[in-house]
Amino acid sequence: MSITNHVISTNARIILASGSSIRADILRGAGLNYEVISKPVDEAAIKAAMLSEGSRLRDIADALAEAKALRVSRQESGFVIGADQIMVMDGQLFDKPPTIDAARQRLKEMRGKTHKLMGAVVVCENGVAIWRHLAVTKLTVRDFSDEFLETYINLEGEALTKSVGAYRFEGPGAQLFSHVEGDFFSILGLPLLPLLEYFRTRGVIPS
Ligand SMILES: Nc1nc2c(ncn2[C@@H]2O[C@H](COP(=O)(O)OP(=O)(O)OP(=O)(O)O)[C@@H](O)[C@H]2O)c(=O)[nH]1
Repeated sequence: MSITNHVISTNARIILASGSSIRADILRGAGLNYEVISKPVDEAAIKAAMLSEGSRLRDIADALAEAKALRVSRQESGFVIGADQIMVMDGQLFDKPPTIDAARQRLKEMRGKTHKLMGAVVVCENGVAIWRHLAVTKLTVRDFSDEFLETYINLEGEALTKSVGAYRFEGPGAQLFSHVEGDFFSILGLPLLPLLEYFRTRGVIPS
């Protein structure tokens, strides 16, 4: 993504509690002045506990986003943004692929099917969750050839292990899809437009 550095005045401290570079790129590209402070959260434990209780997958994404934001908001002032994204296909939850080969297998599984991305974003202030949003996007992967898949994997490499869907929708990854329903930024991992609207209601960014 080509990112400009034109900052639109921001009247409060904004912290992105995420190690995701694309989330930072999205905020910077939108002209927000922010800091990144990401602290570890035991996502696997939260996920496992909620799955064992039969929680809805969307509630798991929300809980993880809140946990990430709270972890930082308890120690830092300002508006702290936490986010989490879950991929769901055939009723099964998927995490980021650990290796390029796992990404290859995942993409082959996704070929010709539709999956959902459940993207949660939570804003915390002074250790309290004050706003939340969930964006569900639906993406239909075309029946691409093995040759295309290898070309794509060679282009993207390790980047595929940093994305829950084993693809990057921006760039050549767009060639994987025949149809999507939902918002570009939400697919990349941050439901930006509802977040900006919230910041405008709080006077953090100009209306
Ligand atoms: N570049 C890119 N990243 C994507 C895309 N779809 C999902 N992702 C990323 O996949 C990751 C989903 O994993 P999460 O657990 O939500 O976040 P993370 O990367 O572990 O970062 P934390 O917020 O620190 O937990 C996020 O970084 C998303 O931005 C995409 O199309 N393009």
